[in-house]
Amino acid sequence: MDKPDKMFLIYYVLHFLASFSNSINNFISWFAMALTDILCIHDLEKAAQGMLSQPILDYFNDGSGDGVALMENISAFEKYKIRPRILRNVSNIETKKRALGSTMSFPLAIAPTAMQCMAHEEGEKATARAAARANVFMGVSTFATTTLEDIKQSGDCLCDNVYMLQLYIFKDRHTTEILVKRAESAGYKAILLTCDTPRLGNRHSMIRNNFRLPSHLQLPNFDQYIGKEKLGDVKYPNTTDDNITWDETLLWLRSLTKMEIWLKGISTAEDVELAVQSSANITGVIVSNHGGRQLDSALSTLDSLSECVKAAKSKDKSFQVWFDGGIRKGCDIFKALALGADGVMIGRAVLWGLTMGGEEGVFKALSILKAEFELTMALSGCRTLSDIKSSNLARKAEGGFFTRL
Ligand SMILES: Cc1cc2nc3c(=O)[nH]c(=O)nc-3n(C[C@H](O)[C@H](O)[C@H](O)COP(=O)(O)O)c2cc1C
Ligand SMILES: CCCCCCC(=O)C(=O)O
Repeated sequence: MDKPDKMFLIYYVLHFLASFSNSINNFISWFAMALTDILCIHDLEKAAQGMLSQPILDYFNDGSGDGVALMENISAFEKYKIRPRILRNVSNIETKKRALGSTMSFPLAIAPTAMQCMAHEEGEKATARAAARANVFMGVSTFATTTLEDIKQSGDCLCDNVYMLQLYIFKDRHTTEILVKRAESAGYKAILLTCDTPRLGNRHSMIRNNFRLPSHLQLPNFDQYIGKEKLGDVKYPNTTDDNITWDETLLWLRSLTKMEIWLKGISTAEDVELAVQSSANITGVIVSNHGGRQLDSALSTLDSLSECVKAAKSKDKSFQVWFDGGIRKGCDIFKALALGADGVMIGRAVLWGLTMGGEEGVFKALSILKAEFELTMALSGCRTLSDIKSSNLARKAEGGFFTRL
C-alpha cells in the first residue's frame, strides 16, 4: 500500500468511528484532516470517493452527455500559462474584495449546490459555518436539504456573512414568490437566478442509477409543492418553468424584491448585453455552464469568459462578471481574474470537503484555495487584485506555442 492509500485508510477508519457519536464527529474530522495530509483539492476529491454510495458520488461528480463540457471546463485552464513579473515587493499581499455591500476574504464564493446532506449529515449548515469562518460568501440552492433560514442562522452563530439564494422558478409562481420573500426577510443579500436549466441536462449516471434523494432527507424549502418522490425523474421539467424570459420573468422577479439579482448560467456576449440593458436592474452575471451538467458540448466557461467580460465592461464598468466551472487550484482563480472576472465560485471542491470532513472539510477546501491563490499572486509579482492583468497570461496558439495576451 503506498502512502496516500494508507492515509485514506486511516481516514476511513476514523470516519467510521466518528459515525457512532455526533459529539466527537467534529473533533475526529479535524484530527483526521491533520493526520491525513490533505494538501490540495485533488486529495479531497480522492478522499471523498470512498465515502459515498455510487449514485450520490456520480450525482456530485458527473456531467451531462459524454462529459465533454465538464472535462473541458478543467482542461481549458491549461491553455493559459502565467507570465510572472519579478522584483515587485510582494511582502504584503492584499486579497480582500468588496461585493454586495460587504467584504470577502478573497474573490471566491461558494456556488449553490443541491442536496448537501447527502455529503454529510450536517450538510448546508456545516458549509455555512465554514464559509462564515473563512469569510467567503455562500450561494444556497433552491434544492437545499436544509431550510434557507436554518442555513443562515448556522453561519450567523459564528459571524455575519453574505448569503445568496439560488432560484429555480417553478411553474407555480406562488411557490417561487414565497421562496424569494422568505430569503429577503431572513437577510439574504441576492437572488442568483439560474438561467441554464429550463430542463435538466441529460445526465446518464442519474438515469442508470435511478437516482433518488435518500428517504431520510427532505427539500424543505419547497417540497410541500414538488414532492421528493419526483426528484430525478422526468417530472423535473414539469415542475420548474421552462418559459422564463428576459422581459416577463425578470421584471416579475424585480417586482418581488429589493435584493440584488444576478443571472447564473450565462455564456455569450449577446446575453450579457441583454443583462446589462435589462430594466430589472441586474447587478451581475455568473459565467457558468452549470459545471458541465447541462448542455454538453457547450463552450468551456473559461473560453466564454473573455467575450462576456468585454460585452459587460464596454457598456458598464461596474457591472459584475463572476465565473464558475473547473476551479480546482489557486492558479485557476488567478487565470480567471486575469481574463477579467470580478470573482469566482466553486461547486464540487466544497462538496468533496464536506463529504470528507463536514465543516472542517469545507474550511480546509477554502483555506487551500486561498493559500494557493495568495502564493500564485506572490510568485507572479501581483500584490493587489488590481495588479492581476491579462498581460500576466500567455495563451496556447497554433503549433502549441504560447503567446502573451
Ligand atoms: C452536485 C451539484 C449540484 C448542483 N446544484 C446546483 C443548483 O441547485 N443550482 C444551480 O444553479 N447550480 C447547481 N450546480 C452548479 C454549481 O452551482 C456550479 O455552477 C458548478 O458546480 C461549478 O463547477 P465546479 O463544480 O467545477 O466548480 C450544482 C453542481 C453540482 C456539482
Ligand atoms: C434531481 C434534480 C436536480 C435539481 C437541480 C439541482 C442542480 O442544479 C444540479 O445541477 O443537479
